Amino acid sequence: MRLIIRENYSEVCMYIAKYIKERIRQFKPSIDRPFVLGLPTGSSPIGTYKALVELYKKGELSFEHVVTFNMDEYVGLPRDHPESYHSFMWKNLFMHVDIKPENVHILDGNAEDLDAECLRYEAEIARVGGIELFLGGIGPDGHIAFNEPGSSLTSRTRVKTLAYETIIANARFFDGDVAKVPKLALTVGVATVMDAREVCIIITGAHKSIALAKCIEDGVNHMWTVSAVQMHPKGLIVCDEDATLELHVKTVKYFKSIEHVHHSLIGAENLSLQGGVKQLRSPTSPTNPKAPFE
Ligand SMILES: N[C@@H]1[C@@H](O)[C@H](O)[C@@H](COP(=O)(O)O)O[C@@H]1O
Repeated sequence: MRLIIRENYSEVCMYIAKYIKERIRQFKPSIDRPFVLGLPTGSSPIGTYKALVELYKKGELSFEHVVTFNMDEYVGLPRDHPESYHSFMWKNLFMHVDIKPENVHILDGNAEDLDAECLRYEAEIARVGGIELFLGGIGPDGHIAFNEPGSSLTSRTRVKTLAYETIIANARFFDGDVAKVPKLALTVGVATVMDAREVCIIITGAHKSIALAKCIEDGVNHMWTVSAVQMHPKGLIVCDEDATLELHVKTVKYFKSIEHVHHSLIGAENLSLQGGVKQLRSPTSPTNPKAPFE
């Protein structure tokens, strides 16, 4: 696993957007072999989506052969409700780029048979050959998608009851009124995310610093579902300085030193583009000279 630390939110967003761009470019997607991208909602990815739109407008990135799967959707919220994840995705990303509507997949929280909808979603992911890169955010309690604390780390797409903390956190999108927040959601499972060939998690802000520490410094634990990323062969966390508040100084220095070695090996100009794409053979770090990393 890699941890990339950037000064602030906007640098995090720029790093991730360039990373996604580079991964799509290297993949050379085509109509027969599209790039399959998993995507989150929430405030965390908004800056990344803005940066992706900018890259698209500059002609540096195309979504023509990109297929997307979103992580989750509220149950019972009309699709065109301003706070539905359908609305969010079209408003913040899809309507600004050249993605084909038929390549966009978002769970239908109004399906007559919600369980069947979840099975269909998993089958659709399998049909396109699995997800290449899953981008995710987390809640302050370390949940990924809507896999609330205590969710099975082997979970797949299903109906979930939201934790009270999540309902309170998301009330900001519903006039601050907890009663208006849907209490159920459809969500991909932890295992659905971890099945992706690469997972990239955005963690920003001091309110997520405990979750980041749990994710990185403690063991894999279903009470902090994002910690499952420790088991992923290609996991990448990109955070800002504020999110590192609860990490040991030694941990921060360790990960920065890894990036420093990486930097010196691949050259400054390629750092943000190739990080995580090219694996280092045997980087060592001043804080842990033995440690080959990833
Ligand atoms: N289901 C979403 C998650 O996918 C998201 O990561 C989380 C954090 O949102 P934010 O990025 O706004 O903190 O919100 C919701 O719970």
